[in-house]
Amino acid sequence: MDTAVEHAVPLMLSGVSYHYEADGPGIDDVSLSCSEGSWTAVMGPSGAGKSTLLYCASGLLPVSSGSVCVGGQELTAMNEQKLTRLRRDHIGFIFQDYNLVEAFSCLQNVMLSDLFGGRRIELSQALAALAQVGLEESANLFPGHLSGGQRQRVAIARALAAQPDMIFADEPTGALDSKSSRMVLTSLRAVVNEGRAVLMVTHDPSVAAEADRVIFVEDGRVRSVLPGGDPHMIAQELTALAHSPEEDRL
Ligand SMILES: Nc1ncnc2c1ncn2[C@@H]1O[C@H](COP(=O)(O)OP(=O)(O)OP(=O)(O)O)[C@@H](O)[C@H]1O
Repeated sequence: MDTAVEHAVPLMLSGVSYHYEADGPGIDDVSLSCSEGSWTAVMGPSGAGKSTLLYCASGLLPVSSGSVCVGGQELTAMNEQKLTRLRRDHIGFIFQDYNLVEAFSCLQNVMLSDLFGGRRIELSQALAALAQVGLEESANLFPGHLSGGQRQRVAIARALAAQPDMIFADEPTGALDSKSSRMVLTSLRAVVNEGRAVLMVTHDPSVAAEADRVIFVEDGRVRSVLPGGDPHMIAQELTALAHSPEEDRL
C-alpha cells in the first residue's frame, strides 16, 4: 500500500452538502476531520441530518457539493466499483440493529465479507476481533443465543476484522440497556485506542460523553463542537440548540 495513503487522515469532509430533493432536507456546508485514534460523536435534534452526514461521509450517499476523503482518497470522484472497493477496504459500518445473519455463527458473521468473496479475512484476524470485544468464548454461538449488547459487539468485531481506517456507527447503543451499552462503549474505546477513528451518531448525552469530542448538528449544519467527558454540559448544549431562535441559527 502507498505509505502516503496509509498515513493520511482517516476522514476529511470539506464543505459537504447533500439534499434528498431540491430545496428539501439534507446537510449543508459540513466540514470536519477525524484523526487516527479519535472518537467523534454527532448529536442534534431528530431530523437534524446526523444519519445523512454519516451516509455522506461513508460514501453511501453521493454528495452534491464539497469533498469527502477517506484514508486520503477522494470519494466524490470515484465510480461505483472503486467506491465499493474503498468501502470494503477502509470503512467499517455499525448499525443500530446489528445486521447479523441469524443462521451464521458469531465467527461466520465476523468473516461475512470473506465468505461472500469480499475482503479476505483470515481466521486469526476474525478471532482477534472477537477477542477485542470480549467474545472469544462465543465464536461458535449463533446470534439467537446472544444478548443485544453481545450482538452489537459481534457487529463491532465484524467492522474491526477488516481493519478499516474509519468506523461509522449509527446509534450503536440505541437499542441497548445501560449495562450492554457500557460494554459496547468499552469495546469502541478499545478500537479507538488501537488507532482507528470512530464517527458515531447518538441521541444520548452520556454515550456522547464517552467520545473525545461532540459535534452538534441542526438543520443540516454544524452548529457547535464540545469536548467529550461531561454529559451535563453536552445535554445543556443540546437543549440550548433546540431552543435557540431560528435567526440565531443562520
Ligand atoms: N430518503 C429520504 N428522502 C427524503 N428525505 C429524507 C430521507 N431520509 C431522510 N430524510 C429527511 O432528511 C432530514 C435529515 O434526516 P436524518 O435521518 O439525517 O436526520 P437525523 O438527525 O439522523 O434524525 P433522527 O435523529 O430522527 O434519526 C430529515 O428531515 C428527514 O426527514
